Amino acid sequence: ALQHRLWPDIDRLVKQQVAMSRMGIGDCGTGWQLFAEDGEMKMYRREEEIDGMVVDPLKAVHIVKGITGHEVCHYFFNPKYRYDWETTLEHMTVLENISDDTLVFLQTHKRIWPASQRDVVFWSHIRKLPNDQDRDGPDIWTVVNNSTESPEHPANVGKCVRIYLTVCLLCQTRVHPPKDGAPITRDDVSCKITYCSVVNPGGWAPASVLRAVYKREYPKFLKRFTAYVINQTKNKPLMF
Ligand SMILES: CCCc1ccc(-c2ccc(S(=O)(=O)CCO)cc2)cc1[C@H]1C[C@H]1c1ccccn1
Repeated sequence: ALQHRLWPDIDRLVKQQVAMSRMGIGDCGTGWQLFAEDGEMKMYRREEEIDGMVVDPLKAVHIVKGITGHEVCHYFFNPKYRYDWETTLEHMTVLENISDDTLVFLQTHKRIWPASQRDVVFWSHIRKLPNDQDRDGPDIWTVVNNSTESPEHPANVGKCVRIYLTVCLLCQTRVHPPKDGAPITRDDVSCKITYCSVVNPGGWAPASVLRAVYKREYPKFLKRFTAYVINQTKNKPLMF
């Protein structure tokens, strides 16, 4: 297929992010600090600052029963559902429909007092990957979001401070086949979700405020998003 202008960047970053996501917490060496836990959900962060700005990398691992990786990525990628689950979103625009698996978004997020309001421009790409660990296992699905430039929406022109982010959602479906060879139902599937994000807040914001916001918002976001997918899919046929 004809390659679009972002394809080389996207292909390189997707491969890099998937490799990193698949590394367990242990592999990344020390430095990961467990900061939130709720049932099967575990959230880790590393405290890192660039030019005095908090850019704490975040890695969350969650195992959710009754949904598949394709379903999780479908509801995360598709803009028509975003206002339903993204609580900090104030406005979202699709700037470009590059292909059916690649979009460019402009989002403004609700202001977090006393920091100024933020916006972000990013490409978003959804991809199915072969499950190279378990050949006849279900495919792995991923969505990678990465900041990009938009000549029509230059950074820091209006009231919003432009943030820069890289996000990777990686989903591995697990099927526990029923003994009696019955057809697979939602009770027989679960999804292991790895969510990695690095958000550069763009302009100065108090480290204590940002860390408090991340500590509050990230667990809320992942719990709310996964509950949304469970609710949206419960009466629908499984999407593998
Ligand atoms: C100063 C930074 C403000 C701020 C800007 C942006 C974001 C943010 C943007 C995008 C994505 S996503 O995973 O690509 C899903 C698509 O929306 C996640 C987070 C988060 C925060 C902060 C508000 C906090 C937050 C943290 C976690 C989840 C949601 N919001």
